[in-house]
This record gives sequence, structure tokens and C-alpha cells, in this order.
Amino acid sequence: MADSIISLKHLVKKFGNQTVLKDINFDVHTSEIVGLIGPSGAGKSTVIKTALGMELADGGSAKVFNKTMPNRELLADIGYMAQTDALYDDLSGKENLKFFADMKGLSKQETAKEIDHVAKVVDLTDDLNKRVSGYSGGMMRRLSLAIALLGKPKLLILDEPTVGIDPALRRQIWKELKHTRDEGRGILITTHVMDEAELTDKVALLLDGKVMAFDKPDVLKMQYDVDSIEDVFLKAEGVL
Ligand SMILES: Nc1ncnc2c1ncn2[C@@H]1O[C@H](COP(=O)(O)OP(=O)(O)OP(=O)(O)O)[C@@H](O)[C@H]1O
Repeated sequence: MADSIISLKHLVKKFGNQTVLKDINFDVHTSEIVGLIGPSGAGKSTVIKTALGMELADGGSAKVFNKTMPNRELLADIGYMAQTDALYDDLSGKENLKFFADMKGLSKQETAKEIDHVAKVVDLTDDLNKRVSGYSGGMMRRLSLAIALLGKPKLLILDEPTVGIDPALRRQIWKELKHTRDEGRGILITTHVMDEAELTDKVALLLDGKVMAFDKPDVLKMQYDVDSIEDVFLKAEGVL
């Protein structure tokens, strides 16, 4: 059995009197891409932030690499792409990448090689020397993804990484994610694009503060007796 790299057990998160996460249970293992889907406002980002220790859980436990986050020692092992870009606007794309490579403790030689690679994956090679303030929204998303990929972290946590990215590049990014998975690393990804959910190894469907379904896309389609993950989603929501 592959190692569990994210383990969420009976996780509860409240904001004021709103209980967003009621009882969240699922694991992400090495060599696995887990897709977290659910309606807008269901709590997908909250699951991620609580797992990463950016939000404090009100109950249950969230472990990453068997440790409670935040944990500075694990920084280099996790590539996190948030839903909103946290970039330095006054710096160029390359300077941003250098800054984050430094934070992750990459050597100078590794940094140059990695920047070259991640820039190619997100198709930003020709724009690396432009200041981020002049980037389009999609370019900023791509730079954020490139930063998350830096240094081949053992775990990637990506919150809506392909928003604003066109289909050809999206395909290229998924190729890289599968390659990452095949190298024995793990990925937790949220998406609104149901075609992308089909590409994951397991889908966690978040509804009413709980994971209503968690299994391989094909198994879920069989269970719900439908042909697509989109229809699984709609049936679970009671729309179909
Ligand atoms: N810091 C916060 N303070 C108060 N409420 C919050 C906070 N963060 C999230 N929420 C609330 O928790 C709920 C879940 O938000 P979250 O961003 O996790 O949903 P999501 O599934 O990621 O949504 P989307 O798909 O639209 O990004 C929402 O009702 C949101 O308003």
C-alpha cells in the first residue's frame, strides 16, 4: 500500500456559526492524483487551508506527511498553489521564481535548471523577463503553478490551477501532473472542470460539509449509473 501523505480524519471547520466542514475523511497517497470537487462555496479551499494549517481545525485531525501543519521543515516538500495569486508584481516572472526557489532551499544550479523546466511546462519561457504587473490573469496563474512545481516537491496541492488557461496548455499541464504522479509524488487538486476530474485517480465529492463520495472516476460513474463525473456531481446534488 502506498504511503499516505495527506490524512484527514473527522475534520471540522467553522467560521462563526457556519460549519463549513462537518466531517471530512479522506487520504491522498503517493503516486496518486486526488481531485476535490464540489459546488462553489462547498469548502474545497477550506479543506486545503485546514490541511496546510493556514486555518485552525475545530475538530478532527489533518496530517501532512504524518505531521500537523504548519511545519517549516515540510516547506520544501510541498508545492502549494492558492486560488489567489501571491506574486511580487514589481519583480519579473524569473525573479519571482528565483525568490521562491531560494525559499525552498534549492541550490543555484538546481534553480537555473528548475526555472527552465517549470517555465516550459506553463509556456512562460518567452515572458520570464517581463514584470508581473504586465502579466495577464492567465499568465499570473501559470506563474503561480510554475512556482508550485519548483523543486519537484513530494506533494502538490493545487487550488484551481487551470482557471484561465487554454485547452492546449491545460493538456500539457496535465501531462506534467501525470508525470509527477508516476514519479511517486502525490497531488491534491481542486477543479471546476469536470473533464479534468475524469483525469484524476480518485475523486472526492464535497457536499454539505462532507465527502459524499470518494473513489476512482469509473467506480463513481458505475455507482451513480451515469456516463460522466459531471453527471455524478449533478446526481449527488439532486439536480439530475
Ligand atoms: N476566512 C473565512 N471567514 C469566514 N468565512 C469563510 C472564510 N473562508 C471561507 N469561508 C466560507 O466558507 C465557505 C467555503 O468557502 P471555500 O472558499 O472553502 O469554498 P470553495 O468550495 O473553495 O468555493 P469555490 O469553488 O467558489 O472556490 C464559504 O461559505 C465561505 O464564505
